[in-house]
Amino acid sequence: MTKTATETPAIAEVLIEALPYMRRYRGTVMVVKYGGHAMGDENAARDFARDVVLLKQIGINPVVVHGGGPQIKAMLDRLKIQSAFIDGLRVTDAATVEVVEMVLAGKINKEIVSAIQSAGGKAVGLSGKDGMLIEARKVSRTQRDPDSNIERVVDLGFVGEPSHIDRSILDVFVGTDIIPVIAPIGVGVDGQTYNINADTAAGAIAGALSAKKLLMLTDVRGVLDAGKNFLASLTATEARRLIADGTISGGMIPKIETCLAAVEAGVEAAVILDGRVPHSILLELFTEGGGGTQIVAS
Ligand SMILES: Nc1ncnc2c1ncn2[C@@H]1O[C@H](COP(=O)(O)OP(=O)(O)O)[C@@H](O)[C@H]1O
Ligand SMILES: CC(=O)N[C@@H](CCC(=O)OP(=O)(O)O)C(=O)O
Repeated sequence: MTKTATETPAIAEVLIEALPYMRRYRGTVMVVKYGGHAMGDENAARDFARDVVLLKQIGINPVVVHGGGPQIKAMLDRLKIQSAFIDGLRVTDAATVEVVEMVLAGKINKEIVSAIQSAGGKAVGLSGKDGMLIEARKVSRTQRDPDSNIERVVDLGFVGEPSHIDRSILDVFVGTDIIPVIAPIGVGVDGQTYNINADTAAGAIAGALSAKKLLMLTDVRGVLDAGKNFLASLTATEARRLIADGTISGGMIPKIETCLAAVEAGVEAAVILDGRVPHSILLELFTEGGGGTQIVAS
């Protein structure tokens, strides 16, 4: 059926809605954290790659930082290496850090590079070791013993946190057609390899690059309250309350802490969104309602 002159095709409306956002974001850096849970589905992975390529095509500079928690678990299971988490961080001994580096910097990093290239883009995979992009130090955590109420230091092994990001390694790609894809492996000043939570790495990179936005792609619609209702925005105070009462738990804790730190470091907005939704990045950036939970400093 032919359209009348007064009928605006839906596709044109979508493009018109996107136009002011495209103009606003042109030339900026967007850090996209691609979580291991979000990358499970083949179609979603292809859509993710297309979205990232589209951003680059319209003059935005996407920087991808990926996780791979479930994929690390699968490999550790195959190798019969036990693994435990404390506050969303994998306790990482010498054998585990070797597997973590192989899975993240090897298999997953190259899969994402290939997916971006299959979608028509050009990508370069890096780990935080390359060019000393992510200098890391050992994380130290304390835990209160519920019986004695005594606080103890917990040794997480080779779990690191970024102590310095060398942004010059990433500045090289700004304004070029190359999309950097970063595995969250850090290196200590003594050369030690560290396993860094991918959210933490993405936040540190977003802060160092003064990114316009930090997008955290995961496998839930966003942050949910105690009644499982979706929260469109979340302040630091509310987040702390929900963490303290156990509503926010596991891997969501470092995700939110990262978003808060990034916003405090000058990133304009940090958003937790559902990477399983087709084209979630485009919907978040170029439509009125966005889609995920925006974390707000307060
Ligand atoms: N309040 C909450 N709202 C939403 N998700 C939560 C909440 N508390 C804990 N989670 C959990 O956090 C998970 C996301 O973190 P994580 O498993 O580390 O994902 P990723 O691999 O994408 O980084 C969700 O799948 C969910 O099970
Ligand atoms: C210290 C620590 O926990 N590191 C993570 C690194 C991968 C990651 O963060 O992956 P997701 O984003 O998919 O959760 C791990 O070993 O699982």
